Amino acid sequence: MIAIIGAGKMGEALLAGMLNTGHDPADVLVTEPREDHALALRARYGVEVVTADEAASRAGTLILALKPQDMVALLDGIAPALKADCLVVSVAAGITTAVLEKHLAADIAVVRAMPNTPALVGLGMTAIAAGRHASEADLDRAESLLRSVGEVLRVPEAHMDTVTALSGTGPAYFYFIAETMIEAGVLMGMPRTTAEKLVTQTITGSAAMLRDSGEHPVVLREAVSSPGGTTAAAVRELERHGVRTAFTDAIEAARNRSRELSEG
Ligand SMILES: NC(=O)C1=CN([C@@H]2O[C@H](COP(=O)(O)OP(=O)(O)OC[C@H]3O[C@@H](n4cnc5c(N)ncnc54)[C@H](O)[C@@H]3O)[C@@H](O)[C@H]2O)C=CC1
Ligand SMILES: O=C(O)[C@@H]1CCC=N1
Repeated sequence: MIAIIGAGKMGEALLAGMLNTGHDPADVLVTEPREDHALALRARYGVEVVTADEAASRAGTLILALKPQDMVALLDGIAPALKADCLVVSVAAGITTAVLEKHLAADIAVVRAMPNTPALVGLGMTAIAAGRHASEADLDRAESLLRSVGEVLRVPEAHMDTVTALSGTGPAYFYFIAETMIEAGVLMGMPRTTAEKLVTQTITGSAAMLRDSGEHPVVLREAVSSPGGTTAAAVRELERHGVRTAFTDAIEAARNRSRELSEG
């Protein structure tokens, strides 16, 4: 039995992704304190909604998808109910395996995971790192569960805050760029629906080329840049406005915030 505690944006994306790829709703429990949302989840996915204690006592695999700030109180609450052989997978930004082990049980198997919301459409990117008592078999179990919603990479836990800044937070950077490009089209008088179509397909096609061509992004960008042309003019403006530095600083700020979240 798999239980998900906290079915907000990320927990629901994992739930929907898992069910879309063949998991049986009868094998999934959900804990969600917002009553109306809990009812909607039951109606939408056919899963059983239970208390956190019940989820902990019945789950073979427990996925924790509540906010980092709510995590310690939840861990302390469920610790006595948890099965000794339960695998605990936390997707919370910044919460280390040491914190999970300290508040659950010293010898519990925990895996720290960082997914992203494209899990909802089966194109998620998740990185995982093992706690002190998670065996290779536990990592395999976490990986096969998360592979149902996209790709999975194993990383040393020391990289998890950077993972959070790159792939966990990453979809927001692309939505920010998409939003900005659409508004620029509208500013220049284009109908919004036309701008949305042009931008969405451009981002989708560019992402597919990046994934499938094996080329470095600089090479792909050079192929768009005709001598004396429009792309070179646009890129000069991006550099003049420090967009490269702004992105680097933004990613570093996300990494630093992830580190802070483990401090409570
Ligand atoms: N949103 C994203 O793109 C990603 C989020 N995460 C992580 O996922 C976790 C959840 O983030 P979001 O889904 O964005 O937040 P959210 O606020 O949408 O979801 C949190 C959910 O937890 C529920 N909750 C609160 N207290 C609870 C409790 N005591 N027991 C059970 N459920 C409780 C809330 O009602 C809510 O539905 C965070 O730890 C975040 O770091 C990780 C990767 C990506
Ligand atoms: O914004 C956040 O804190 C979460 C973690 C990664 C993406 N969203």
